[in-house]
Parts: sequence; C-alpha cells; structure tokens
Amino acid sequence: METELPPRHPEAPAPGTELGPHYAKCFGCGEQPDGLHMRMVAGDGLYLDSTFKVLEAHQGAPGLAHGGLLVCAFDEALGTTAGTFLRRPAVTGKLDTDFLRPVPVDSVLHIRSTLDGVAGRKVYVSADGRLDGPEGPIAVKARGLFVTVKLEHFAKHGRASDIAAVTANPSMLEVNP
Ligand SMILES: CCCCCCCCCCCC(=O)SCCNC(=O)CCNC(=O)[C@H](O)C(C)(C)COP(=O)(O)OP(=O)(O)OC[C@H]1O[C@@H](n2cnc3c(N)ncnc32)[C@H](O)[C@@H]1OP(=O)(O)O
Repeated sequence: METELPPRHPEAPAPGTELGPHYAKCFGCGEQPDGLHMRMVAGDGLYLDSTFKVLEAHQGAPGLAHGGLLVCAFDEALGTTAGTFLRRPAVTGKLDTDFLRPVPVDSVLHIRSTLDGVAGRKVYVSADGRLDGPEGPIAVKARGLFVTVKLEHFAKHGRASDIAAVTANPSMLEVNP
C-alpha cells in the first residue's frame, strides 16, 4: 500500500501542548468515573505521548490490567494521533495489538503513538506502551488503520440524546474538521 507522510497540520497543537479531552464523556480521555483519564502531550513530529494509570476497576486477572482495556488505551491514543495531526475526526477500522508483558494495577503505561502515513481516507498509526517510564520495557505494541469521517458520521449514527447534548453544549466536544 502506497502511503504519504502528511505535513503536520498548521493548526495542530504546538509541541509540548497537553491536549484536552476530545469528548467530555469519552471513556479514554473524558470524565467517566472508571474511565482511563488519558492525558496526551503533542510531540515535535507526528506523535503524541500519553500516560494511562491502571486502576482497580481496570483489572482482568488479579492485580493485572484487562487486555481489552489496554486495547482501549491504544485505540484512544492512535485515534487521537490521527485526529490531532490531520485535524479531522478518524474512526478505528482495524487495530492489531501485541501483548509482550503483563501490566500490573497501579502501574503507569507510557504510550508513544505515531502517524505513519495516509492513503486517501486511510490513516496508518502505530504505538508502543512502556512500563516504568518512557524509556522502560515495551509491554504492549499496536498498529491501527483509522478512517477519516465527516462530522455527519456521528450525527447519523450516534444516540440521539447524546447528539442533542453536544449540540446544546458544543464545549463537550473538541471538533476540528
Ligand atoms: C482533533 C480531533 C481528535 C479526534 C480524536 C478521536 C479519538 C477517537 C478514539 C476512539 C476511536 C474509536 O473508538 S472509533 C469507534 C470504533 N470504530 C467504528 O465505530 C467504525 C465503524 N466502521 C465504520 O463506521 C465504517 O466501516 C468506516 C467509517 C470505518 C468506513 O466506512 P466508509 O466511510 O463507508 O468507507 P469505506 O469506503 O468502507 O472505507 C474507506 C477506505 O478504508 C478502508 N477500510 C475501511 N475499513 C477497513 C478495515 N477494517 N480494514 C481495512 N481497510 C478498511 C476501505 O477499504 C477503503 O479503502 P480504499 O477503497 O479507499 O482503498
């Protein structure tokens, strides 16, 4: 597949900027009580650095993060990477994950997610998640294909009450078409 490396969008947040939630109710970055509360910082290239602290509610086995929940963290990081540097919303089409080490409760996963290329509406992204700091051992790796969509995608498919809520209060949503 031929891909192009896009330029960093001129309105992409400056390197070092901490991103706010893209949606107030997002499980990955919003205010959900048991959500991941991920915080992301824009890098100086086409990448974001994220942290995710594994909480009590995130367990799958005793004392260990649930694998599907870790996938959620990568979905969030990769989707935000595509959206941030292209300044368009993108939804997950495909997501592959390698689990290399167990991730304990109370640990912090340091995720670097990178935009690797685009081909039309397809956006190729990848990420590494490390334990014990940004230079620590890799615990999880992921690669994703995201597809850019228009805002109508959400208005058409989303639950009506939530669409009405963000229409009434647009500050719930970080939209950058
Ligand atoms: C600042 C902002 C922050 C924004 C921050 C946002 C952060 C979000 C983080 C969470 C992200 C999510 O969880 S999103 C929620 C989970 N994902 C979803 O709900 C998506 C559900 N799927 C869909 O709605 C649809 O299938 C779409 C939109 C993905 C594609 O449908 P479509 O619009 O009709 O387009 P379509 O022609 O089918 O596909 C376009 C191109 O992508 C390819 N393609 C599509 N799906 C796949 C696939 N699974 N595997 C391979 N390739 C695929 C097609 O072959 C085609 O290639 P070619 O013919 O052009 O070569």
